[in-house]
Amino acid sequence: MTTLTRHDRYSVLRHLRPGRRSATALAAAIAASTLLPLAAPQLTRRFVDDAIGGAGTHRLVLIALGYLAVAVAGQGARMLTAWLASRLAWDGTNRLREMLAEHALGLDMAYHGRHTPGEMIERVDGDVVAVAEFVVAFLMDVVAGLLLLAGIVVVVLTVDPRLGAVLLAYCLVIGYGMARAQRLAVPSAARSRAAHAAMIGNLEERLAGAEDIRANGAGEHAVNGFYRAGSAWFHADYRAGRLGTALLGGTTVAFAAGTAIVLALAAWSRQSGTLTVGAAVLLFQYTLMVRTPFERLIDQLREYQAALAGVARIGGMLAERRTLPDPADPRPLPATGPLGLRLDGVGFSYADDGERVLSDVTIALAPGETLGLVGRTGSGKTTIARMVLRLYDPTEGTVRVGGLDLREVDPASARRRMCAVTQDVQLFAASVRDNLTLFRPIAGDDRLRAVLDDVGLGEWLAALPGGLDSELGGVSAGEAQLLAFARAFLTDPGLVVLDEASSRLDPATERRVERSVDRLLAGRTGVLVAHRLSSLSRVDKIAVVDHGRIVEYGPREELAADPLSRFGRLLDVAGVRR
Ligand SMILES: Nc1ncnc2c1ncn2[C@@H]1O[C@H](COP(=O)(O)OP(=O)(O)OP(=O)(O)O)[C@@H](O)[C@H]1O
Repeated sequence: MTTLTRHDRYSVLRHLRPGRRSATALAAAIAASTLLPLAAPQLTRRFVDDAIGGAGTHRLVLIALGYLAVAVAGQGARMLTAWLASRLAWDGTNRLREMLAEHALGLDMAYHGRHTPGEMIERVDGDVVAVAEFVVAFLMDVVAGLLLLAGIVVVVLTVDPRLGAVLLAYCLVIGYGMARAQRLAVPSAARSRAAHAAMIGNLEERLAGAEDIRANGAGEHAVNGFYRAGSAWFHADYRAGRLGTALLGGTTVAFAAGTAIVLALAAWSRQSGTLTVGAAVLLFQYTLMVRTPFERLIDQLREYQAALAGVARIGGMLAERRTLPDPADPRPLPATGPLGLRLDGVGFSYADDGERVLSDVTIALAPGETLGLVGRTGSGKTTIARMVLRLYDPTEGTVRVGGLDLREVDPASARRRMCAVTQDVQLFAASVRDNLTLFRPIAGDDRLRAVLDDVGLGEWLAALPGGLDSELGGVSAGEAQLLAFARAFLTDPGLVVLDEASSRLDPATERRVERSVDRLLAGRTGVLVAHRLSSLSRVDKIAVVDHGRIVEYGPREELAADPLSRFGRLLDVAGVRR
């Protein structure tokens, strides 16, 4: 895991910083929610002393009403603080989430290859929420709690300096003791959580493999394993629970002892005449008030560790940099017409010290020419396609499109003029229109209908009750392919990379797909990663890839006619007419 510098931590927390006005409002609300509860015991003291001194009912009722007003206002201030703090956290969370999502989407394919979507969702959602929740709790419990404790000590010091000093000492001892106890409880609670996670993991795995387990008669063993995991969790949880109860008991006794000490001292001062009954009640109330902020503070001490870990993980993701640098002087691709393609001595490996996946790949396509890439699975065809789309930069050699080194090409222009149709078409739970335009306002409805007609989805669209507005439901693999072609037609690219779907389609859909491929490649430069040799009849050139090298390259017709060519033999083996 990345170690987090203060700068990294700042770069995460800076996004949670509120505006000046919200910060002022929040500070005022925190101050009010601290000061108002402090005032309540003063009113009790006045009430008791006045009652003992024989004050009239009118005065006592007034004090009681004052007490009520302070209590209501105090609760109101606390609610306002909670509301302001959570609004602040939501604003900050949304900013942070937005920035993280944008950052993650902009990172290289190499990063996405190393990290699962689940992991990224956990960063962008789980960790961000944990950090934001901690910020709210920090403001509500830590800042407000410390202020309240300080306020109580200061007020008691002014009422009776000796009692104030005792209360201060008592707070310090309790604080230290609770922090120590917390340190004991945290590992034990963590062990219990880990045991629970292990049990769930065990269960998940066994359920996922239920068919194999049953078929092989391993049920008894699986149940035994589950029993052991459950029992480990029970013991860990029992120990954690016992420790928790002991700590709670200890804390309660400590607080009771503190209250007793303060009461005894107050009684003694009362007897020596230095304290009124009202002041003794006031001290008693303040002593009781100490407990809640302490408990909340200690809780936050535990959350602090988790939040810090969240900040570290978010910081680690933010520290990831793109390895595909934006060009210093971006140049646009030719705006219209097919684009020539040239790979010169391209070498590549996915990891810095990893195995070479491509070596010395050299290919040249004139504008409008098409190339079929063939080769065994894992030979490097898809990787070549990725080079052409600049999803990765080559480790050696250059890739040129439209005469320009791809590293110098303006990325926006590359996205406009080049397009990819991949094997796994990503469809969204959205309208047909949004699925075609990918949520961009790039074409009117008439054009969308025309394009769907072109790829042979006209009838399919006509059968949808809501037309282009229909939510995309279950579509077949063939329809998904055709929708992907329609997307490609919409942008009218000059270079198309087509990673042919290997899934089997019914003959009618297959013909529709093939017709669309022909139309898509007509008048465009194309690279076809072919999984079916029959698809190659439409391409001009063939490159046979083996272990990352081009082992045969030339015009398709020449290679097909050559009795000794690898391509020719592949066709023979597959039973495809040369
Ligand atoms: N994202 C990745 N990270 C690391 N290695 C990868 C990655 N993608 C592919 N490889 C490796 O690179 C090599 C070439 O893979 P590639 O996908 O280019 O082959 P392919 O010819 O397209 O295979 P297929 O026909 O199965 O799609 C393989 O050894 C593969 O394991």
